[in-house]
Amino acid sequence: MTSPTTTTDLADAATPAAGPRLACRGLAGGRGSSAVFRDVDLTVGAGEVLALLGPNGAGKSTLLLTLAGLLRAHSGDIAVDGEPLRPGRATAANRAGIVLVPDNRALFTSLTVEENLRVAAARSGPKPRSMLETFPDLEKRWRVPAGALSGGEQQMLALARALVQRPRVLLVDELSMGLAPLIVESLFAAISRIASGHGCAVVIVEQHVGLALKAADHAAVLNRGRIVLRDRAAELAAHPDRLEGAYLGTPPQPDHTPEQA
Ligand SMILES: Nc1ncnc2c1ncn2[C@@H]1O[C@H](COP(=O)(O)OP(=O)(O)OP(=O)(O)O)[C@@H](O)[C@H]1O
Repeated sequence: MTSPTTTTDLADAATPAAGPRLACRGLAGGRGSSAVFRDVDLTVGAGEVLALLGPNGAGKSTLLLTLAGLLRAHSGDIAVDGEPLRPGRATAANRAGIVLVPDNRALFTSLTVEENLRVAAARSGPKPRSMLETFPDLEKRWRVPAGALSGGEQQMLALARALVQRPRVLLVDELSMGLAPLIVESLFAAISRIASGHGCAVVIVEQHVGLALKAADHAAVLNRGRIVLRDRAAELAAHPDRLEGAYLGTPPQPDHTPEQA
């Protein structure tokens, strides 16, 4: 058996820069030449979780794909620990430490849990079995093909597969899609542990607003391709009227100036 790896081993060896771990400024992007989002400024620190919220079709997934280099930004900059990324290069983004868990999880369904993790593991990164510290439920499914796992187990595996790549920035699209509420709660708890224990900046796109705000430090609402509200998650959880206004496209009140997330 491989020797267990501690959470400290999993944390990125590189000391986080004084600035944000992930930053984008004036980012605009879309599908091909058609614009989906614009003027997006976001920062996420090491160990922080940002919930990216908003109505269907607002552009959240497109923004994540752009941050991951899978779509080319139309304009603006993305930086990890202050290092600018070359636009539209998924390999460069991944090398810089950006890892995306897409909404379809994109697992190799005929490979076992162990094999999915082995295929993804970074050479100098954590060992696949060390993922059992964060996701102990995967132990009994270790040699089961990913396609035979429950939805919750598949999402755990998708997160574990991201973690063996030693992310500095973890992007998670629709964590809760198709999952039972209890499982979703445990996955959100895992997200909080991942951010604090592994020191990565986490961005989660989520429809389950209440749970997302509980797990997040900050939240931003994207509506029709623009960030219309940004504040501490606890502040927004305490003022659902502000969130409703942002979803409906109502302009923020003067005493509710968005705080930089
Ligand atoms: N593969 C695609 N090709 C072309 N346009 C797309 C594609 N996927 C999404 N779009 C369009 O891009 C816009 C933004 O979609 P996106 O999926 O980013 O929004 P979203 O906020 O993630 O919404 P949802 O929560 O419904 O996934 C929408 O107008 C959508 O129709």
